[in-house]
Amino acid sequence: MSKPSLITQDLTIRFGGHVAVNAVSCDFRPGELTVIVGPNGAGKTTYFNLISGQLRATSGRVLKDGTDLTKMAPSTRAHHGVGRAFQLTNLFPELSVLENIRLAVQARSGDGWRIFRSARSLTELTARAERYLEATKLQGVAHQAASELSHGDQRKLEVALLMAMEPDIYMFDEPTAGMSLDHAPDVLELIAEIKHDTSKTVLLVEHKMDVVRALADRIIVLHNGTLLADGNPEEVMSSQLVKDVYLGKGVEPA
Ligand SMILES: Nc1ncnc2c1ncn2[C@@H]1O[C@H](COP(=O)(O)OP(=O)(O)OP(=O)(O)O)[C@@H](O)[C@H]1O
Repeated sequence: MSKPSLITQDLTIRFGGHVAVNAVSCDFRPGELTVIVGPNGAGKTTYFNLISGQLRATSGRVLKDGTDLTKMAPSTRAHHGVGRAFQLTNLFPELSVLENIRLAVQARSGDGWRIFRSARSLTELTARAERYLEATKLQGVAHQAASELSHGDQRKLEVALLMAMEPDIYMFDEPTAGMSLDHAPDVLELIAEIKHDTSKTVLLVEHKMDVVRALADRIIVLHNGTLLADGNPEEVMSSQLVKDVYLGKGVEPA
């Protein structure tokens, strides 16, 4: 088994007297797509926020390839390879889809936001941007302003920008939420392709059970901020404890 790329150790956050994530310890490995499930208010998004840095832990640690990220800002975590779609503050609504992707490629290539250095590098950056444009099936809207995209295409652009940043850890929080049925399969296909790259670790928060079944290599279940179950999809979904939680039988946290 490969070494974990991402580890949370006793990760905890309190909001006043309420413990929203309670000592969650989990290892995530390259080549594995883990879906995080749990009833509303279980702590899934809060756990994501603790990993990507939108929230700081009350206690516990987040490690990426052995580096302690716990006290780092979201942008620093992104530089360390933790990629989350809505972290994309580098979206320029007035610029075209292709220009947005090219700027993300440029940021990743170490040129920062500096003006293109030469015509040759511009051509190279454009060629790389076009690969992500194709991968996300956005060629048809390449020259449209990002602000004019449909909701579905905007979500695809988020994935394209995320891919252009070449993170090691991909984090998706309900990636097909609010998306029409004709767009959702494209995004799910993209996530499936990312998961086939064995150097990438994918974390997904998802409510839709058909999406969970289609993509999950592993499922973890949060309940009242606590890790209730962790295992392969069949095992977890057939567990009585998990069924009880979803049927609302008021299970005590483990
Ligand atoms: N900033 C905050 N301040 C106070 N309480 C918060 C804050 N953020 C989250 N919580 C609480 O933490 C708990 C977990 O919320 P979270 O949004 O992580 O759950 P979730 O599993 O993602 O739920 P859902 O599936 O409904 O999105 C909830 O009780 C929520 O009210």
